[in-house]
Amino acid sequence: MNTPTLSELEARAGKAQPAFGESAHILCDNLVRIYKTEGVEVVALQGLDLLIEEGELIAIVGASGSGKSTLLNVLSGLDVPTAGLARVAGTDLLAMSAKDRLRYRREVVGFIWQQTARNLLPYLTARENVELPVRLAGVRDRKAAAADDLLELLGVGYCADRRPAQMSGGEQQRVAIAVALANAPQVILADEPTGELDSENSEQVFAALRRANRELGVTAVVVTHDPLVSEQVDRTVGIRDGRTSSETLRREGSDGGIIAEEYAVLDRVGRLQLPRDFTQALNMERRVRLELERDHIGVWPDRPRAEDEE
Ligand SMILES: Nc1ncnc2c1ncn2[C@@H]1O[C@H](COP(=O)(O)OP(=O)(O)OP(=O)(O)O)[C@@H](O)[C@H]1O
Repeated sequence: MNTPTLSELEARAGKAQPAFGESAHILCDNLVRIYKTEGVEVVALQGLDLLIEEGELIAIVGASGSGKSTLLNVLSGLDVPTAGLARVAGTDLLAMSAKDRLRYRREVVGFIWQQTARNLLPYLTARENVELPVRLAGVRDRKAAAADDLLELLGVGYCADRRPAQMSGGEQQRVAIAVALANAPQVILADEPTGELDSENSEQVFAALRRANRELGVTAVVVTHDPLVSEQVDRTVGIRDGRTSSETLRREGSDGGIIAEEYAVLDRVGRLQLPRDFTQALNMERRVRLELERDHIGVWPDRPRAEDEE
């Protein structure tokens, strides 16, 4: 093996290394959010890493209290993380002035809440609700989608003249997606958008989100408990204890069926969380033995080598 010369090493060190997630549309790097209430600290995000590419549609799943809503609140600019890096469409979320934050929330991201009533103003029609964010932004030269076109795209064109009380929950959520898209955002964030709906309405709302993602190219992040939703996205990110713990990728197999594969997440410094049912099944505690093979790494319980070879 040739030992590199000093000048070769210098040249290598001088070459710019791509930064972590440089090309990602959404980047969370070691994100921490600590809440302090009455002297008690709750660590809602404990060093969360997440990369999302432009145009992706992903689901975020996790047990109650795992940090999903905290993450979405940070990405939507409603909340400021305690430490780490969060960047969405080139905007650094930890370094925004109040004015930047307002612009970010109006123009870069769109948001859909679980509670149907929170998304729409009750005294306005669907069309007026969709037109409102465009008026509030007051930007005339930027391309804002026409309200009727958006309602049509999401399958609720027939609701344009109805007020929220004259629509079903599913119709209201589809109008809410149109409101979120009105200022042509780069990213839409939805927190349990089908949480209050029956399965038929959920399906229609999710189909509308998918249509917005495919046809408008908007990046979409959906927090959900709904197995129907998480089974229909290309990637599901699992969050446990304020960290990303697993990813499920779905692709079409050669027979046309959908193949779902679950992966553990390897963080930037090479840490990996083994699923608890795996470690319990093999009585793995405290330390494990690793062996590098040609195309994989073996992980064994901590026992003397001779015992394995008997
Ligand atoms: N404003 C707050 N003040 C104090 N603690 C909070 C606050 N918001 C969230 N937490 C705590 O942070 C942790 C993560 O909460 P978060 O709402 O992000 O979880 P979640 O995964 O969205 O849960 P759910 O599925 O029940 O909505 C929880 O322990 C929660 O009690």
